[in-house]
Amino acid sequence: MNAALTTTGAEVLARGVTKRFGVRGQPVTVLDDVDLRIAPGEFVSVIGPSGCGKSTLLRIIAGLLDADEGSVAINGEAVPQAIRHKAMGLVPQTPALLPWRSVRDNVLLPTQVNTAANAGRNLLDVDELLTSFGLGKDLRKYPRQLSGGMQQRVAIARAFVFDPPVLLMDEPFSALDEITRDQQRLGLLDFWQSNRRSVMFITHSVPEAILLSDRVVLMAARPGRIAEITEIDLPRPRDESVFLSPQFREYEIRIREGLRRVMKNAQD
Ligand SMILES: Nc1ncnc2c1ncn2[C@@H]1O[C@H](COP(=O)(O)OP(=O)(O)OP(=O)(O)O)[C@@H](O)[C@H]1O
Repeated sequence: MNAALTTTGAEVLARGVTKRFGVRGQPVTVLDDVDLRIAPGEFVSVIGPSGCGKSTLLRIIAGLLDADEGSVAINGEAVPQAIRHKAMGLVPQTPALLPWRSVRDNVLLPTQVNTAANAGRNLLDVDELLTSFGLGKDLRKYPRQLSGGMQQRVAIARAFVFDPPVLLMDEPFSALDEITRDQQRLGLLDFWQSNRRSVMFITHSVPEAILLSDRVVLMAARPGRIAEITEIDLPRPRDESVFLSPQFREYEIRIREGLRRVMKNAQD
């Protein structure tokens, strides 16, 4: 498949993003002058030690937090406008489904708020979408009737339903066991490869980042900043066979070394 033909992502451009939090009355710089560009249809993973500011950066891009300095634009639009136009879908670490709504109704929810922004856009067919996530038989079930992995798939489907050009995912598989996690990441890879959007994906897993990404951004801590960026030049479409390629192993070694370096520097 020529993935470029189906690309309809938007550019995400963060410039000079700086964020401070007050800790015991003292401002602590959590992000320092961070520049990040995600090209339309690009899958970018962000990896880095705990507390280096990955979620803070994602939350600023999502409009859940304001930066103290710098700017974020989504296809040239400021974040509040991009939100109004439903340009971004967010997948949190935990599924956060409404327990009183069925699977189908949870996924429909984003289409039922701010309906003006739905005008003229391609709302994905919920039943088809859930079927493509392996949940075709579970449309009428309630979250309590699903496993953790199934609930997280519902949360991902919910972010895709209004077909946003940008997807922001904050460790979406971190709460899952390893086997379920493997299935979920391959499912996401498949879905994304046939439906390419711009993705910012936070993870602590080096293999997951390499499998999924066009680029892996390594952040360093205190203050949070971008330490290095690795282009993942593995052919697409990819599947689990990439784990066996010598090139994959080289990327893994390089990124793990980078992680060790930034962790060591933080201790010095
Ligand atoms: N609302 C807040 N008030 C004060 N400090 C905060 C707040 N939110 C985050 N922090 C601090 O900012 C730093 C970065 O947090 P953040 O959650 O962005 O890191 P992270 O890289 O996503 O970490 P992890 O990998 O553990 O999820 C941490 O030191 C955290 O304690």
